[in-house]
Amino acid sequence: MHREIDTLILTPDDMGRIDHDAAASGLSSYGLMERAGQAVAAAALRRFPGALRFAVLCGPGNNGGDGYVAARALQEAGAAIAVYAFGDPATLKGDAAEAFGCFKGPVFALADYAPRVGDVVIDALFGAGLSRDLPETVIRTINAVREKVLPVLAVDLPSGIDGRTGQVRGRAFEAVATVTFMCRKPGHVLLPGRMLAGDVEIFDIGIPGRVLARHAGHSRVNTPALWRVALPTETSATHKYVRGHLAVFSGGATATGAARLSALAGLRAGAGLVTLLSPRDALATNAAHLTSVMLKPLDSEDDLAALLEDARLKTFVLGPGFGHMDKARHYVRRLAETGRQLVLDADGITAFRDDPGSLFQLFAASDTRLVLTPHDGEFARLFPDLAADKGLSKIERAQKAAARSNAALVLKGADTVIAAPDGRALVNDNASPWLATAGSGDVLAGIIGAHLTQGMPAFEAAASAVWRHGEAGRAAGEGLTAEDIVNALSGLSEIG
Ligand SMILES: NC(=O)C1=CN([C@@H]2O[C@H](COP(=O)(O)OP(=O)(O)OC[C@H]3O[C@@H](n4cnc5c(N)ncnc54)[C@H](OP(=O)(O)O)[C@@H]3O)[C@@H](O)[C@H]2O)[C@@H](O)CC1
Ligand SMILES: Nc1ncnc2c1ncn2[C@@H]1O[C@H](COP(=O)(O)OP(=O)(O)O)[C@@H](O)[C@H]1O
Ligand SMILES: [K+]
Repeated sequence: MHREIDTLILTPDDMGRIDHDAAASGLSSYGLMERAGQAVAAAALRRFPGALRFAVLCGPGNNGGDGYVAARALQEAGAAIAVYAFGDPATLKGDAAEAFGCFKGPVFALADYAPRVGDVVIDALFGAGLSRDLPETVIRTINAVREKVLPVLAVDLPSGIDGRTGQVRGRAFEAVATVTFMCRKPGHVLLPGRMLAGDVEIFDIGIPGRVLARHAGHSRVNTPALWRVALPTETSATHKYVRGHLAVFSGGATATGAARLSALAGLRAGAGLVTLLSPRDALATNAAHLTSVMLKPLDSEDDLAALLEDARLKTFVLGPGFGHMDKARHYVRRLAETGRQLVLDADGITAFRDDPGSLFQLFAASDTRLVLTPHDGEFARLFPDLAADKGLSKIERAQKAAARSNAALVLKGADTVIAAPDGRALVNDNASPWLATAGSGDVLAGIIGAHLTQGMPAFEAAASAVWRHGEAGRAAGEGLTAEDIVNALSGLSEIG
């Protein structure tokens, strides 16, 4: 069953407010820490039954507090432990001081930890409160643990990962698994944090759902439950025009493949009809490769104006292999002025690099009709200031860009983020690395176009397309080509 909390992504700041609110509502904050530490100990025993020793590394804040609870629980379970502290544990405060006080056993200085084969490291140095790059002593310990290739179980986050951005602050542990509490944080789903966190176990330490909901923002992990209701429904009354007509602009004679991939993907993803709009010099090449996709010549704005007299043509993909920057800008203006929906990708994005504001203005005064699908390089062309701001997480960058452009924004990568102008953001986590292949983005643009033309709202169309693209990539498997992604689309079982 879908539970809201399973998809929520909470920032460390959200978690801090939740913590505060939970304590204010009468929940014992030490009780939360006790459950957190017990959960870590249970995960350690379950995952590493053959450990010769658990080396519990405790930091100067509440993450360290969880570590002292875990050390005590492991000791009570009869496991061999050794506890090392960064900083003087006598200066711990609040719940962490209480947890330290309940632990009966020696605590050594972190600098004295000499990793040995057979150790399992419980990393309770820093979690949500990491506020700057790691100190040298901690970096030396991380290096020594990595050198011995010891398994690491991280508490809340691998130390060194910034929970808000997923970025590494100097150096970070690479964990086999991470036990976190209540919800995932951006650091668990954004790269490189996602790679370094290993398996993420989410443990419910008992903070009530209403407290979580009160402070939750608009970020979620991309799952079908979030957009399934917006999917088009097929009935026996469906005919091809109900399923929508998608048009894809082709590049010139030597660059037609990308647009054909988008067009075919659009057809497989459910558009009732797909037309490729081709320059006349590329008609023969395109015709030689197309069967179910229709073909129409289009060389100028006049041709486009004539085409746009057909009101059923509502949705367009422009960019894959397109090539002509001036034409791209003119065509986009026509499409915007006639109220069309547009997926703007690749060259279509690059065409506006000198004046991104002119693009945003075209789509500013309406419901969201524009979907932008940049990878990082293309993103920097439209939003140079956001790309340069290293303080922003990928989620925050996408949110700001979506708000500025009034577009559904798909910021691609292994951790694709889909954002809406109203602040909603989804982080995708089902993509396989095999999707990093030439033409893969063109396929995605076609799927989004197909979803749009079937009537889905832009944000949901984009999010579901990214998810299907990921599933198709998984189904096609190792060594896939972009054609294989297209073919795998029709083999997918019901979405979600
Ligand atoms: N939220 C919840 O519901 C629950 C949360 N729980 C747990 O609490 C954890 C968050 O605890 P937290 O806020 O105390 O932060 P934490 O990660 O221990 O670090 C803060 C300390 O580190 C210090 N410090 C920071 N950066 C540093 C650096 N680079 N180098 C050196 N020092 C640095 C910082 O010092 P300061 O910046 O103030 O100088 C401060 O002393 C969370 O991850 C989870 O495990 C559970 O108990 C269950 C309930
Ligand atoms: N390492 C990766 N793991 C998963 N998906 C990836 C990875 N790298 C890229 N992708 C996905 O593959 C697609 C590549 O698109 P793009 O960069 O436009 O490439 P192209 O222009 O060759 O089609 C995007 O959907 C992106 O999210
Ligand atoms: K940690």
